[in-house]
Amino acid sequence: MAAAAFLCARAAAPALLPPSRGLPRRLLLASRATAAALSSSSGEGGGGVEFQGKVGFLGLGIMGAPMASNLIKAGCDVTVWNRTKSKCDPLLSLGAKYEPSPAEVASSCDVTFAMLADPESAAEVACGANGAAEGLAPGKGYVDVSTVDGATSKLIGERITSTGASFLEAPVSGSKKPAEDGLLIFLTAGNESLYKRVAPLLDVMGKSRFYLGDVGNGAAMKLVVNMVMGSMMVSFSEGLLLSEKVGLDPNTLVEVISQGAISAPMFSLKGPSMVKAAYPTAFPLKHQQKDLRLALALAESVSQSIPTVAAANELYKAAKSLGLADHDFSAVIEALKAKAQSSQQ
Ligand SMILES: NC(=O)C1=CN([C@@H]2O[C@H](COP(=O)(O)OP(=O)(O)OC[C@H]3O[C@@H](n4cnc5c(N)ncnc54)[C@H](OP(=O)(O)O)[C@@H]3O)[C@@H](O)[C@H]2O)C=CC1
Ligand SMILES: O=CC(=O)O
Repeated sequence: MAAAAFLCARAAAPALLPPSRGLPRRLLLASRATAAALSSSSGEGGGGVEFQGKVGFLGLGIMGAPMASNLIKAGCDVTVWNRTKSKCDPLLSLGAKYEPSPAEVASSCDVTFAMLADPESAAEVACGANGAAEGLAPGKGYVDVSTVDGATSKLIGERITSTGASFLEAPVSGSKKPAEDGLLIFLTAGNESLYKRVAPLLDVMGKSRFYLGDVGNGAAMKLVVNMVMGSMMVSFSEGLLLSEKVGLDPNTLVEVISQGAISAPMFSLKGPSMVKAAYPTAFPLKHQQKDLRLALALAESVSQSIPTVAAANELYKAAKSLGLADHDFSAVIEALKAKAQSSQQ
């Protein structure tokens, strides 16, 4: 298939491309500005960021749908597939094409992204029957942006590269809103040429990208970040409940925290709805618990003790058993409430 040039133009999507701020200076971390400079120094840019070829996108859940949508809005030629076909419809309305299997998407596209729920689904979609690997060939690329463990990523990478195609793992930090706003942080590892080739696409979907070397390093970085996040959410939940119990207004606690050294967008964003016991799903609780489970295994592989994470994991498991798996992960506070109630009885 002849590779067509599609302009993912800054002018076409200014809202997706705010300037990067406060990024650490380090080797192989590229901001949007750097990416633009690289693109225009190759003589291809003309003020925009160009990607040569067709883009596939597998997995259109909370994260995949807005990421694919941003690629389409930026002018890319995107072909989508999702297990539940109806989730493709909004993307098709925006101009995406559809193929009935991951293999057919991969064979009709130059680069295919995958955003799946967990290690099992990521491996199935890449390596299973009618999986992406069956449609890959030399010259093509596969970028897995799902959060999985390093072993799964290596397994997927080996299957992909056995076809002659290139593999990049690129899990993202940032939730539903950053995905919608094109402000994700990509934690990439694997084939560096593919990393450079897809950089203009990563810059449409994200605000920064780190290249971390061998496959497994991106997965490990993502798990470490998310284990910190999961523990922070439990600690915050404990604070909200304790403040209320001692007669303070938990809304005031949210405000106090927001002004001090431990302020975090997560607390300000989720605190007010947690106080109202509302948990609109941005990051499903089941995925946070999956990440803690994988982080615990990662820690065990190097004999590192992470007792706070182990305790947090138990609470997320308890929340799942209360039927909260598909709620936002901030619903973990309900497991603490249930614990308090049962200890009163
Ligand atoms: N939500 C968030 O804030 C963030 C999530 N992540 C990570 O990104 C990944 C996706 O998350 P998110 O979009 O929230 O999750 P969702 O649960 O919304 O979407 C999961 C996707 O995986 C697909 N899927 C699940 N099982 C299978 C299977 N067996 N075969 C084929 N497809 C399958 C689903 O298809 P179907 O529609 O048919 O169910 C859906 O497209 C996860 O790894 C998560 O940890 C990373 C950063 C932030
Ligand atoms: O994985 C979740 C996130 O918010 O990042």
